[in-house]
Amino acid sequence: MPPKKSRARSDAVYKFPDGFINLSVNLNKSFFKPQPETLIEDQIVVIEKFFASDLCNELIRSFEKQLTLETTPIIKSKEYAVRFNDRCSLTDFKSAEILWNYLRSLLLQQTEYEDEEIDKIKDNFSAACGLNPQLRIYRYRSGHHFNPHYDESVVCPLNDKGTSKGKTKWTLLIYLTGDEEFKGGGTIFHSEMGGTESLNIHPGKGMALLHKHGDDCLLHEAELVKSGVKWVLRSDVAYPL
Ligand SMILES: O=C(O)CCC(=O)C(=O)O
Ligand SMILES: [Fe+2]
Repeated sequence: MPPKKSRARSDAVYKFPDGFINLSVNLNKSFFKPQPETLIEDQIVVIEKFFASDLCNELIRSFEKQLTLETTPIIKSKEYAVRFNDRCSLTDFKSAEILWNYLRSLLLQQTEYEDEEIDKIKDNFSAACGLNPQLRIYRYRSGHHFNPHYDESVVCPLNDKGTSKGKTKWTLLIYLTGDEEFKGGGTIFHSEMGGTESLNIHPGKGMALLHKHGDDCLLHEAELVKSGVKWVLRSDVAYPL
């Protein structure tokens, strides 16, 4: 039987650049430690400059060189959010672990002073056990968007032997472009009260955003990109079953 044709998957071949593999090593050598900040308590946490600009550019170059991104069609169905962008999915346990170790050390970092906000973030993430190894790469070009939707919680394997599993509770988005690199393209969170208030987050380059998903997910969308290119690396934070 011929091998199954995979859709925009490049599991075996893609190799993350050294700057990514050495994230934690480089953090230990650096004076600069990116700081988590709460935008909505128990719902949205951001970390500015989570990835340095050079790493973002290195990642984008390597994605462009090594991956085939598939343009998703607009799905006109009640079941699916209407999404239109270029995407690719990789299952990579080792890279998910590298990214988790780095993210975890920033979320749970020691502070010299007492801070309720930081303590709340620690409460939310101290029990987490890893990242979903399904890493998704999105490229939104001009006209691309992702209509309002909720992200689901899923059960995912945490090692390649399948002996450890986790349940995802937070979405992780890392914006590899930001600031002036694209117009439009904010991640918009809508108020649950049915009100008109919404929060439009235009990311800084390299920013990470965590938002709670599953039953507690806020309705959110990716605003249409008007110009430039928005690149995102996505995973999910998993907890013991
Ligand atoms: O690209 C964005 O700004 C949002 C992406 C998103 O909502 C998702 O991956 O579920
Ligand atoms: Fe989403």
